[in-house]
This record gives sequence, C-alpha cells and structure tokens, in this order.
Amino acid sequence: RVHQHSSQLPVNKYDYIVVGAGAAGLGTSLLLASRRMVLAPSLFLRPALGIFDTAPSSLSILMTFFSDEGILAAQVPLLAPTLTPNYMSHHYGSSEDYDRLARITGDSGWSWNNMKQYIKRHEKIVPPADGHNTTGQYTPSLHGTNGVLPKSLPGYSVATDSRIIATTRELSSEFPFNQDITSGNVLGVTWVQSAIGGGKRSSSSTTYLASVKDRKNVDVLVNAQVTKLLRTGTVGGKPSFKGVQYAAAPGSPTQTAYAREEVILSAGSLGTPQILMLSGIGDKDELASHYITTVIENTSVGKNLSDHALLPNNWIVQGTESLDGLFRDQSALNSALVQWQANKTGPLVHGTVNHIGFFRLPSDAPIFETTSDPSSGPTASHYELIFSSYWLHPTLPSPANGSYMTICSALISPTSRGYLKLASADPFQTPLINPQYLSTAFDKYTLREAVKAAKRFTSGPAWADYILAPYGDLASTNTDADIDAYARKYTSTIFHPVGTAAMSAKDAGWGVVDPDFRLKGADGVRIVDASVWPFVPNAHTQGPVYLLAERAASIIAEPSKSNADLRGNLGFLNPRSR
Ligand SMILES: Cc1cc2nc3c(=O)[nH]c(=O)nc-3n(C[C@H](O)[C@H](O)[C@H](O)COP(=O)(O)OP(=O)(O)OC[C@H]3O[C@@H](n4cnc5c(N)ncnc54)[C@H](O)[C@@H]3O)c2cc1C
Repeated sequence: RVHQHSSQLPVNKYDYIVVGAGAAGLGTSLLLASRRMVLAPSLFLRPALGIFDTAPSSLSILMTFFSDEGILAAQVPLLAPTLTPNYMSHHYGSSEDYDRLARITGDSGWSWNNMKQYIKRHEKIVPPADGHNTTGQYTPSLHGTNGVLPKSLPGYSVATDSRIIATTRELSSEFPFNQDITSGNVLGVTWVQSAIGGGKRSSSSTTYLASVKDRKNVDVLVNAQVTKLLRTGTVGGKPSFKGVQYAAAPGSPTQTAYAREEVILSAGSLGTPQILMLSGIGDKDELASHYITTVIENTSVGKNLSDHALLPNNWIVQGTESLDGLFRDQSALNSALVQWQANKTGPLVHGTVNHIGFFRLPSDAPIFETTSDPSSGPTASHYELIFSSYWLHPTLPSPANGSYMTICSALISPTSRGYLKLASADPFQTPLINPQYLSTAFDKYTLREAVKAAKRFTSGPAWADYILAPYGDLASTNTDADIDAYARKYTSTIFHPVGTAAMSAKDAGWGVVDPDFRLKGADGVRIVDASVWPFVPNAHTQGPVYLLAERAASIIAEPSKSNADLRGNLGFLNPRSR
C-alpha cells in the first residue's frame, strides 16, 4: 500500500526497510517475501510515455563538469538518476562485465553463467507497439516471456532505421550488425530493446510495485527522505544500523522506523553515499569537516564514481522525415497524444533511440602503449554510438528550424574516476559531485576516436542522399586538437553513475559492500543499487541494476540456495585488474 504521510503507516517496525524506490529498491523489496517498508522521496505511479515523460525527481542534483585543466566546462542540472525520467533502453551489458565482477569479488555467483538466469526471471518480451515483424531484429530464445517487466523492440520507425541497417552491410567490417546483445556479446550495431510494453513505459513502479500493490505486507511511504541510518546497537563487535530517520521536507519533524532484519539502502549512486556519510560512515577527515562523528571509517564511500560520458554529434539532414518538426509543432504533438491515448501507437511510443552500437578500439591503437586495456574483456567495448533521428543535445537547445540526426559518442570503459562529497551535514543540501570526466589520457583518446567513428559511420553510401552537413562545431573538427576542444566543450553525461559504494571481495582493502551486498564493518545494512557496481558496465545501467536487484532478493531470501553451490571455484576466470 502506498502512503502519503508517515501518520498513515500502520507500524514503525518492519522486517525490511528499503530506502529508495528506483530500479533496485522496488525490484529488491518487492521480490522479498515478508513485511517491508519502502521509503521514497518521490514515487511516480503513473504510466509514462516515450520521451515526453520527464517528470523530475524531487532530488535534483547540480552536477559540474570539469575539463582536464580543472576549468568549469559546463554546468547543467542533473536529475537524480531515478527511473522515472529515464530513456528506457534496456540491455544488460557484456558477459565479461559479470565475469569481471566475479573476479573482483572472488564470488563466482556474479559470473555471467549464473547472472544470465535473472534476465529470464526479470523480463517479459512483448511485441512492439506497431506490431511489426521482428524476425532478425532480436533472438527470442535469449529472453524471458513470463517476467515482471514488459520490454519490446522499437514501436515507431524513424528515418534513420533503414540507413543504419544498410550501413551495417556497407561498412560491415567496422560496424557489423549484432542481432541481439542480450547474448552477452555487445559488439556491433543492434536494435534497441526498451522497457516499453503495449506502448507504455515499464518502470519499477509500473511493474514490480504494480504487481504487489494490493499486498498488505508492503508499505510504501512517499515524500519521505531518509536523513540518516540509526545505530541500534552492536552485534559481533560491529555497529548495527537497523533504523532510519526520515523527514518529509527540510524543517519537517523527523520520524523513525526500525527493521527486525535489515535496512536495505537503494537510494542510487548519489543518494546512497550521501546517507552513509550523514550516518558517520565514510572518510574520517571529510566527516569531521562537517562535525559528523565517524562510526565506521571507510575511505571508499563516495569515491570511485564512474560514468558514461556522452558527446552528441549532430548532422543537418534532408527533408522533413526527422522528428524535429513534430517536436516543434504543438498541434502535431496534440494529435500524437490523441493517437497514443486511443491505441498506444504513434510517435509517442518512440523510446528515444532505435539503434545503438558498441565498439572496440583497434588492438594496435597507440594508447595501449601507455594504458593497459581497461575494458572488461576482449568482447567488451570501449565506446558506444547512439543514433537518434532528431536533434539530441543535452547542452545546446534545438535550432528553431531544420531537420537533424544525432550520433552520440559515449565512453563505455572510462578510466577516469570522480567522487561525491557532502556539501554540508544538512541532508537536504545536495552533495558535491565531480565525475572528473576525461581526466585521463585514455578517456580523451577514446572519446576522440569515437567522434571519428561516428563521422566514418555517416560516410557510408546509405547517407549520401540524406545528410547535408555536420552541424556547428562538428564541421570544424579536422584535427585531434579540434576534437579535444569540441569534446571539452560539449561532453556531458548519459546518467549512468556507479561505483560510489563499490562491491569488493570480503577481505579487500577497499570497497563498501561485500559480494552479498552487506555494508562492510556494519551489521544490519545492505546496499542494493547502481552504487555497488565497481565499474560502469557495457550497458545503459538499468538492466544491470535490475539483475543486481534480482540477485540481491535471492541472496537475502534464500542465502544458501543462491550462493552455496556457486562459491569458491574461480579457476576459470583469468585475473584482471578492476
Ligand atoms: C535522464 C536519465 C535517463 C536514463 N536513461 C536510461 C536508459 O535509457 N536506459 C538505462 O538502462 N538506464 C538509464 N538511466 C539510468 C538508470 O535509470 C539508472 O541506472 C537506474 O535508475 C539506477 O537504479 P538505482 O536503483 O540505483 O537508482 P534510482 O533508480 O535512481 O533509485 C534511487 C531512488 O532513491 C531515491 N532516493 C535518493 N535519496 C534518497 C533518500 N535520502 N531517501 C529516500 N529515497 C532516496 C531517489 O529519489 C530514487 O527514486 C537513465 C537515467 C537518467 C537520469
């Protein structure tokens, strides 16, 4: 049951308290089978449509981007990476991401061979909204048909679709077609699978939560921001935190709630480390600077922030087939809305992009003389190209006229690591976040090469009668120095931050949680969200987070079954660094 006010809660002691109602929070909590409570500062229950549903989270974070010289390059508001405004693309990453996680944690339960079972448990592949024949666009045997989350192939075709597929034939050695990256091999161009079913957004609230909304053993409290964990004692020499303090708004009275079993932090890569630090868990000196007493010293909290930096490249295109005209025409948009309301078809079911592609640098790329390959493995990628049939640019508004297409270059295996720190001890003050994008030679090199790759992609015959010219500064990126300057000016994020409460082996000298999601050095707390990924996987991150939530639920509900037979033998995995 969903409650608006703490006074409506029937009790204040639960088996589990889950903090955060995003991908992981709702996924984990609703997969568990006992009385639990979910705390959410904002929970949007309405179904969503296409790219127009961008309801903001209440937790807005101001994010600053710094160039390598430490100069403020851009400043844009970042919504907390909650599922509500996300672009719905839904994949899981490279098999090598999971095998790497198994190596890092020393727990073979994280290997692809084990983790891929959760794909079928989680998803329900359904026909696209336009009902088109999807033969050859995905591999049905890789997908679930009975899971909780409906997903589908694109339900609205756009002008670039056939040209992209033609390019995978014309320039097949560099840009091959990959029928379905759910196989664990991500390399090549693929049709996007999106968290959309029947023309409507599938979010954790429309799926996991909706499936149990009438159950009496789940209470969801909205408008409740957790301000800190409460210490409830000492167990086995470790501080136990089986309570939370929360408030509806700055200045509102604080409330408390307690867990018999555990508190599960699922407040995301930005919210989770903030709560930990407010609770006295973090770097002692940083906490002291805000007069917070350290309860558990852990210098990894808030560090190791890793994200996919995004650089949009725009081209001016012929005719009026792109979606730009629709976006500028209110009456056309109104008609599209009427169509969507009538039968859930039309442009509003478009899930942002219809194609993406993952690629590697050549093995003899000069950068490998100085940087060892940071990708998860030989079939994992270094960068992604994201294709949209309209003007897409996080920092430049759409021009008033003209038709466009965009290929965003995204850095998939970054070596830069950023951080999140408290700005103050006030839980309602947004933390300081510095992702330190492009702060390494490898990242600068790879993003530069990804821009060149996008240009090569558009040089194929399929584009000759469509593309008129590169737009704006892209047109004058003739040298490496030009591209670097262009990247410094326009690089932002695709909102995939991870790593701020990283998972590591039980005995590692770094990391925040153990392979079973338990907060190191504490009793009674687990962290289940994107923050535990120690590196950013080869995917837009909701899919990997859902798999994590599914595994968390198995570990918590059936610890012996999910782990006992999987532990120990990591002989099949070659050692690699994290
Ligand atoms: C604009 C945007 C577009 C994206 N597009 C895609 C995409 O197309 N495909 C994809 O795979 N991924 C996408 N992502 C990323 C994806 O949404 C995230 O990786 C995913 O939601 C992370 O899940 P999570 O459970 O870790 O965190 P979240 O889903 O962010 O959930 C965390 C929740 O905790 C809440 N919270 C935070 N602090 C507190 C507190 N103190 N007390 C209580 N609650 C708190 C937050 O409000 C939020 O609801 C996108 C993200 C954004 C922002």
